[in-house]
Amino acid sequence: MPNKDTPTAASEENLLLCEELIECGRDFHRRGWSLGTSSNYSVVTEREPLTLLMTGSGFDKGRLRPEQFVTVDEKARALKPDGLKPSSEALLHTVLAKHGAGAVLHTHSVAATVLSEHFLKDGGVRLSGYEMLKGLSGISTHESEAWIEIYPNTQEIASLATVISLRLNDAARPLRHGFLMAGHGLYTWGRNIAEARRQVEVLEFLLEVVTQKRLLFGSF
Ligand SMILES: CSCCC(=O)C(=O)COP(=O)(O)O
Ligand SMILES: [Zn+2]
Repeated sequence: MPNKDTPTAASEENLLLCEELIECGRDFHRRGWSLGTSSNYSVVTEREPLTLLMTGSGFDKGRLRPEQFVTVDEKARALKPDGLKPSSEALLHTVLAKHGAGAVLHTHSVAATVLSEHFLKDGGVRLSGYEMLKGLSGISTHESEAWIEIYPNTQEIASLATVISLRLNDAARPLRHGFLMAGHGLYTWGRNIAEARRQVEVLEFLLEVVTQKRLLFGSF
């Protein structure tokens, strides 16, 4: 719990959301998906005007504290507390939130890092035929596939956010489930933290399956 004199972005009602994201960080760190200061997490706290509670930049995601969260507006500008820098990838969170995500989780697993680098030339990685696909929102049979797009890694997050926004608006081929940044990691989202967390677990599992399969059987 924050000391009563410590400025925090979390009101009483947001403190529970902070605790949920802190638990995600602890779990993802333990599983090797959020090591070092990698990853960032957010949850929408208001729709009008759009407001998100988000991890501040550069914190150890395995040992987050409530005072390390910052509220941001729709342009990813910090609202409070004063002086706390939002995640360097905040614009990816706000663009996903504007398109309806209630929570966004970003991880840096070894599988996501390796596969995204390898499959960048193909533009994405296909996950098909697995029972675990049914854990992804909107999928009800293993006879399905999820195409997880891969974008080149960049420090120009605003430009990538524009690309992601266009893809989310593409009615013919909407971006679903998540996307990868090459040599970097996975972004996924859900209506709330629990759904986004489930998406992380399922996608990280499936990326691990593809990695193991390639290790064992080559290019199968
Ligand atoms: C060693 S992590 C490099 C930055 C990054 O990719 C990340 O996910 C964490 O950045 P943040 O500013 O959100 O702490
Ligand atoms: Zn990252």
